[in-house]
Amino acid sequence: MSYEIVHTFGFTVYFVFLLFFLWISRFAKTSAGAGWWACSLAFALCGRLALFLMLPSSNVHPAAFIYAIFIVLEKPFLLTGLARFLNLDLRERWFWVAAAVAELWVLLTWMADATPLMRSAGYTLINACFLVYAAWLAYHHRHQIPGWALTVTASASAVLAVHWLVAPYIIELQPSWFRNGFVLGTSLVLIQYSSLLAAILLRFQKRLVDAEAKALGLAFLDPLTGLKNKRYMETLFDHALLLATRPHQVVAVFYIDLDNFKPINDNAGHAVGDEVLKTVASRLQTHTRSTDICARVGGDEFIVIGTQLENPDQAYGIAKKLLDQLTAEIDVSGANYALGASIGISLYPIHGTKLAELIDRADSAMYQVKRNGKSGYVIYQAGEKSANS
Ligand SMILES: Nc1nc2c(ncn2[C@@H]2O[C@H](COP(=O)(O)OP(=O)(O)OP(=O)(O)O)[C@@H](O)[C@H]2O)c(=O)[nH]1
Repeated sequence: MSYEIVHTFGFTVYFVFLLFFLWISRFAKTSAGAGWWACSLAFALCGRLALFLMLPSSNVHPAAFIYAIFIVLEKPFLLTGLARFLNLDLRERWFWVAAAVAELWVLLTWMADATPLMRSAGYTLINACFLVYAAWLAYHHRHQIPGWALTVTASASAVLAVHWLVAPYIIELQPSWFRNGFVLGTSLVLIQYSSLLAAILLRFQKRLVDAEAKALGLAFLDPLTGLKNKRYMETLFDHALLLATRPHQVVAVFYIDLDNFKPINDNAGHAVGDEVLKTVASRLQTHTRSTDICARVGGDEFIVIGTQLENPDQAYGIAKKLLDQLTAEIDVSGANYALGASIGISLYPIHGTKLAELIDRADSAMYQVKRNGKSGYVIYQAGEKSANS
């Protein structure tokens, strides 16, 4: 590829990347590093433009001087961006001190009319150190999302560091290599910034996916136990009815209120109470079918909806199984806790066709169990009154 094409392609892509980084820097929480990388790209762009515009009309020294001034400024911005992106607490002031030393070198060797090798040796060494450090940082933190992009950044930075170190000597020995070196350098810088852009976009994507999962969890699940919440249970119930289409098929609603849960909270503390509730939830889920619905509807109140039952008697079997599970001792940090459970049952379509109606009747049956001395189960009988009525 010709030198001019690489130049034109190079600074066009630099410019597009610069706009991307500037745009990303406007997104709160995802922008870490993006604004700094937009600045580093702006300096790299200016350096390359200076070389491209000045080389044909002036001799190589003024063009190389302006190029060096800009390209030295690129690196501290690049490193600061990386530190911010990786959320590292670094002594960033040393980046600027090193950059100031490199700029001083460029200025003094220019004023002293030093040889080209002497002029470049100082600042290319500092640039190479910057790049080795960037490579180490990116590689060391490659376990962060997104790992592969950081590994590519680390590799491109390491190869660029070698490029900066050896290029002045190769050019000294073989001046015609200047153009090849420029093409190689441009390609490596493009790989470096592409991987940084990929890193920032992949992290942005992860944030969106995580936020969506969290929002869905909050909307549909009980945060403590991970069971369905009441709203989600209602949606799933409509779906369960669609499946209960065979003749004689019933759907059972079990209203479960734990017995003697308050003393656990009062004596062992709220945290232990929470663990007990989580164990209850896990036992309910483990001992019901995957098509059944388990929801937490109050502090120590749960609803299980048994779907696709062949006959009402099956509901007794399920209630017994659940009661056995809930009355088995619960171990929290080596201490055992005993609970009871009062379970009221209502059946679709015998006791109602709407969920609210079925819950109300199961609740009445549950209070019947409480009134009869707790820890048991009973199916709703017409005429029973709920505790609220
Ligand atoms: N640890 C914990 N406790 C909760 C939570 N939500 C509600 N509670 C407590 O659960 C208890 C429920 O009260 P009750 O139903 O009267 O307790 P109980 O001892 O089971 O009473 P009976 O049903 O009459 O046997 C209250 O003390 C609430 O403070 C929670 O998320 N975590």
